[in-house]
Amino acid sequence: MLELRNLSFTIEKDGDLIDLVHDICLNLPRGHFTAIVGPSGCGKTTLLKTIAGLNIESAGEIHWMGRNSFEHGDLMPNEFGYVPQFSIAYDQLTVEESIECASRLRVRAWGRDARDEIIDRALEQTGMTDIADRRVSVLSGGQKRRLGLAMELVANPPLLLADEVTSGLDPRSEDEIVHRLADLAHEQNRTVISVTHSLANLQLYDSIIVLYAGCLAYHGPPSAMPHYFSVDHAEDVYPALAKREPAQWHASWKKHRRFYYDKLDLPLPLSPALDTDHLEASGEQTDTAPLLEEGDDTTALEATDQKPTATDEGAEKPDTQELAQEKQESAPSEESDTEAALSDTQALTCLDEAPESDEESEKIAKLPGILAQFLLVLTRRFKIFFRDRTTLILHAAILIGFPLLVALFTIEGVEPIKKYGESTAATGFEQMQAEIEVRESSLQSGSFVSGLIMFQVVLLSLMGANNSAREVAGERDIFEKEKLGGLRPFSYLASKLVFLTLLVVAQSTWMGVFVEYFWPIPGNFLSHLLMLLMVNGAMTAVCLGISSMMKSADQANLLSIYLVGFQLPLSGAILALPGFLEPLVRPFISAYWSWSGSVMSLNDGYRQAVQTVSETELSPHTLCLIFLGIHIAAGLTMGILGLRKNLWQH
Ligand SMILES: Nc1ncnc2c1ncn2[C@@H]1O[C@H](COP(=O)(O)OP(=O)(O)OP(=O)(O)O)[C@@H](O)[C@H]1O
Repeated sequence: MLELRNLSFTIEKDGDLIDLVHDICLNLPRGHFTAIVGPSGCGKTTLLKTIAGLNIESAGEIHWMGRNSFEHGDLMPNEFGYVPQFSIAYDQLTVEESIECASRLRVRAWGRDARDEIIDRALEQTGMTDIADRRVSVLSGGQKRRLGLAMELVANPPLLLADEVTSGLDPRSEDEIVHRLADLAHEQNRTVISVTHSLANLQLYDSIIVLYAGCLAYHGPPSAMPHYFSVDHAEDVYPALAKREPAQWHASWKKHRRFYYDKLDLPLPLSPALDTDHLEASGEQTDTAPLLEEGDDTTALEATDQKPTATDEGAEKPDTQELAQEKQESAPSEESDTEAALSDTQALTCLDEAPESDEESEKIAKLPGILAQFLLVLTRRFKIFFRDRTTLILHAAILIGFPLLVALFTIEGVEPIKKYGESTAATGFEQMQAEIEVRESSLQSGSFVSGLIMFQVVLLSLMGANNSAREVAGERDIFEKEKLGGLRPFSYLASKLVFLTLLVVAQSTWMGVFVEYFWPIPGNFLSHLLMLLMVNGAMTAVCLGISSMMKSADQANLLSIYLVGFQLPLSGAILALPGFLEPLVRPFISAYWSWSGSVMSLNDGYRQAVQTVSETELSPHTLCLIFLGIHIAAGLTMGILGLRKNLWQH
């Protein structure tokens, strides 16, 4: 049983507290299929998110299988499935691959057969077997919603929350999805809550929850709903709602709900907000017995067999037998369905014991370990990378183009450098002559060497930003959904690190080696290469941190571009910074530390030539490494903090 007791979610707006969900009390048994309906903006999604534990500041109690989630923690990832409004699959994967990924992220299974069994069942339950090989990018809206459903069903959750899975669908697709949801509830003893705008197919639901401005206006059988609102058809309920204040509907529902709960064959929800002394005095049990509230005149109503309406007492004679029969027909047999719930999936997969509950203990699928999740996300990342042609071409163009650009600049500037280098090999008069020539061009050489190194550094910084600015922000919705389903942020971050490290190593090494071919660096090549790796790594890590912190990919991109844009002017390599600014800014400029460290790797003569043209002081090689290391660590810290944040957007 899912029980909501005085559930509220309040936000502060312009100094006022606003209840987006207000004091909701309701009970939903296993095997029950319910719809949440109500005008746009009335809090349907907010209620669903609050049940899922996404609105952590909520008040009241959620009891699931007798366990109070506010005392014992939120529902566990595999205890419920949440199908959001947005697509939770990657366009580059196929339907089957998406379901397999979801299954590997959420369920431990021994052997290929067990895994195939889970995938095949999810495909079958959602009617997607025939399009298993199809890419997500070409699926229709309805197919994407069914895929979202399939990706939740892999964990065989006893509670399924579906947010507008029928919106925007044609009547036939809508009808099909609602039937499937009903089957998932009735045939497998699941509690299914579906938020919907549509008032079609209401007869397929066991009960309807009507919300109005965050208040519960009705929860009862679909056939009794028009009567309760004193209208002829379900479609007329929304206009009727507007005729009274939400608080009036709330009070009215509290007054009459027992009658409708009886029709649903459900106990009234407990209400911890009420005074228990009063209950004890009235002889009612305070633990499990349905609670009579002030104003509840259900005894009288039952005696007269009257079905109360919200507008009240002049109710027509109700057809309670019809309601009772409906319920009997649609209600699942508890025992047989419990057995059905222990389906093959559970027999084949590892099961976790949910915390002891008063009602019953539930077997739920066990989450895979951190390493298994890491390997899955990493493999998936590479698959997506190699299938995304546009990104692949962009990366290849940058990888080849940027070093080529640097190499082009070496053609003209390399001569004075050569002379400078040759001067150390010559002897006697020739040496003197060469040195005079080189000294004459030392200014030119210094600026060339400094410029060439800074050019490499800035281009690698740009590559770093390009590597990671969208890496998390671009798929945040999917990550948030997978986090809700049990993906550990650490596994996700680790997969990003491995993927991005490979990019950084490939880009930096290729840049260093390619340019070295045209202009062998006069100094320690490996030390220079290390600086190139570190600056690319630092910028990649910092932009990954930004990407994890930002709500949208555009924000992350913009901030990363600004960050790279400021590297060159604030490095001091072109123009020295004003004295007061230097100590404030320098610690944060990766390009300065990489440039300075690379210049320190040069032979003495070249280093001096750079010092001649630059007023900016160089720092020791080791200090440069330390600062770049700190930048990488800071980026990763931002990354883990950002991933832990709840950035659920919808
Ligand atoms: N975290 C939040 N902070 C501020 N306002 C919020 C928050 N979450 C929801 N809202 C607001 O609460 C109201 C209810 O939103 P919700 O998405 O639950 O409505 P809904 O009934 O699902 O609407 P629709 O049918 O249009 O999808 C809206 O006005 C929305 O802007």
